[in-house]
Order: sequence, then C-alpha cells, then structure tokens
Amino acid sequence: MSSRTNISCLQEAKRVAIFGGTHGNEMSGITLVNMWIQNSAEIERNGLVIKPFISNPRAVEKCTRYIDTDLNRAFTPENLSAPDVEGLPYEVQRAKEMNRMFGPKGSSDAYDAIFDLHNTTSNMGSTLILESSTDLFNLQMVHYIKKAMAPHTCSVLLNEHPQLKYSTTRSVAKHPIGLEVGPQPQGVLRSNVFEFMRTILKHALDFIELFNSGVEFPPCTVDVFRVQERMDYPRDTNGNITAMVHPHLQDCDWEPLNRGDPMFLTFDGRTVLYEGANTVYPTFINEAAYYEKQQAFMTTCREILAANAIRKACK
Ligand SMILES: CC(=O)N[C@@H](CC(=O)O)C(=O)O
Ligand SMILES: [Zn+2]
Repeated sequence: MSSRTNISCLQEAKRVAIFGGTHGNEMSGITLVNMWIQNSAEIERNGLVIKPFISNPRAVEKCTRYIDTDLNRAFTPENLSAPDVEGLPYEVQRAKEMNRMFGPKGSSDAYDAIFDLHNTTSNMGSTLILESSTDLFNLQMVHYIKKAMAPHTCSVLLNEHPQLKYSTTRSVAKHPIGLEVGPQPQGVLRSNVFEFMRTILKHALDFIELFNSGVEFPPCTVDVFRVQERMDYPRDTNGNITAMVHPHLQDCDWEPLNRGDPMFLTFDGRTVLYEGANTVYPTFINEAAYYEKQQAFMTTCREILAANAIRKACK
C-alpha cells in the first residue's frame, strides 16, 4: 500500500481571526489583541489574512464578563437567525454582527480558523479547547503546539458533550480553537499567563503558515481530556452554597480524582468525598465565572485521539 493512501487533503486556511475580550474581564487576551490591533507585525504570516478583534467591547470597557448575557453561549442557531429587532440583549446583537463578519456559521464563507483567547481563575495552566474529535486540522495543530510548548505542558480539553457543549463565539469558524490560560484573577494581568498565551498563538500561526506552504504533517495522536460532567457545589434547600472546594482538590486541575478523595469542605467543617466509580480528571476547579453557572468544577476522562496525516489540497 502506498504511503499516500491515508493522507487527508484539506483546504488551505487563509482567513484567521483572533478574538480577545469575548469575556470583558479576562485581561491577557484583551491586552494581546489590543496590542496587535495597534501593531500586527508579530502575528503576520505569509499568505494569511489575520484579524485581531475585540469581541465584546462594551464588556471590556466595564471590565465585566458580559453586559446582558454570556457572549460565549450566544451563537445558537436561534439567536443567529433572529430578526434584527430593537431591544435584543447586547450580546445577541453582537453575535449576529460577528456572524455576519466572520461567518455565517456552518457556511463555506466562514473564516477558516478562529482563536478565542480566555483566562481562567483555575490552575489549569495552558489549555487548548476543541469542540470536535474529528477535525483533523485542529488535531494536527494542537499536536504541533503541544510539541512546540514542551517542556511546558499544554493540555487539551475536548467538549463534545451532547448537553454540556455550548454555542461559542469561535464556533462561527470552520476550525474553532479556544485558548484558556490560568490561573489569573478576573480584571488582572499576570505576565506569566500573558506570555504563555502569546507563545501558544505564535506556534498556532506558524503551524497554519507551514500547512499553507504545502508541508505534510504525518499521522499523530493527541492526549485529550474529554468533558464528562459538571459538578455543582453542595447547597441547602434554599439553593445556597454550603461548602467550598476542598483544599486537597483546590488547584489540582488535571490531577486524578478517585472514589473516596476529598471534594468539598462544608462551612461547618465536614469533608464531602467523591463517590463516582471511575477516576476522573477535574478541571475549571473553582472558576470564578462558573458560580453563576452552578459549577464548582468539571470532570473529564482521558482519551487518546488519532489523526491522519494531512496536507493542503491541490487545487
Ligand atoms: C472561564 C471561561 O470563560 N471559560 C470559557 C471556556 C470556553 O471558552 O469554552 C467559557 O466558559 O466560555
Ligand atoms: Zn472566558
């Protein structure tokens, strides 16, 4: 069998957007994107159109996650097809506007790749977020980035969960990639987090430039953490939180949580144990933005995805 048999030929990626300020209090992406809007030399690549863009300028101005509703949940088919009437929530208007600029979502006119820059208050380190296990272009790209970032770890979170997947800002692109770097408090810029995000993006753009130049990427595997379940805080009958993330779990993102391990510490000093049968890998532990979403952390399971070799399709 010829070695060419398993090469997937994919379309060139010509138009790329970099979103910062999808959440107006996540300062690394906001600062990087504003910097690149001023001077784009650092993100320019041969044959690529790259658009740095502030997704939610009103939220950025107020340094708040959103004005009316979470922009990173707003790119639903219902919202995107809603008529342009007065009085729509600001983020729904903005989603429709961005869908016209970078989409339409799901169409051949959509941008090829969108990098959406986020920060977390959790101790997740550098994380790439994927929405599909079958997007070969993205799998090859995250493989390239992980290798380039070594010896630093870059984790991959895969959210394909039928109920827990949400309609992200980046989802208007053919290849949506989230960057999630932490820990960084909301409204705060930390130089280490800023520099990690900047370096990941550099490698990502290098990958796209190489791909477009005709380089072939051999088959690879990618270790991912697949979203499994959302875990809420313990609550009383009125719905008020009655416990904190246990000190043994706090900051232990991506580390195994086994049956019988401490999970929460109630205000009156009781330890609540994890009772699931299988080992899971928690992430987004004690993320500030998720209190309103009734989520203390998310469980994931480890999985190894395989990707075909890829190269640019000949026209
Ligand atoms: C802390 C935070 O904002 N995380 C992002 C994750 C993502 O982009 O998928 C969000 O919930 O929208
Ligand atoms: Zn965010």
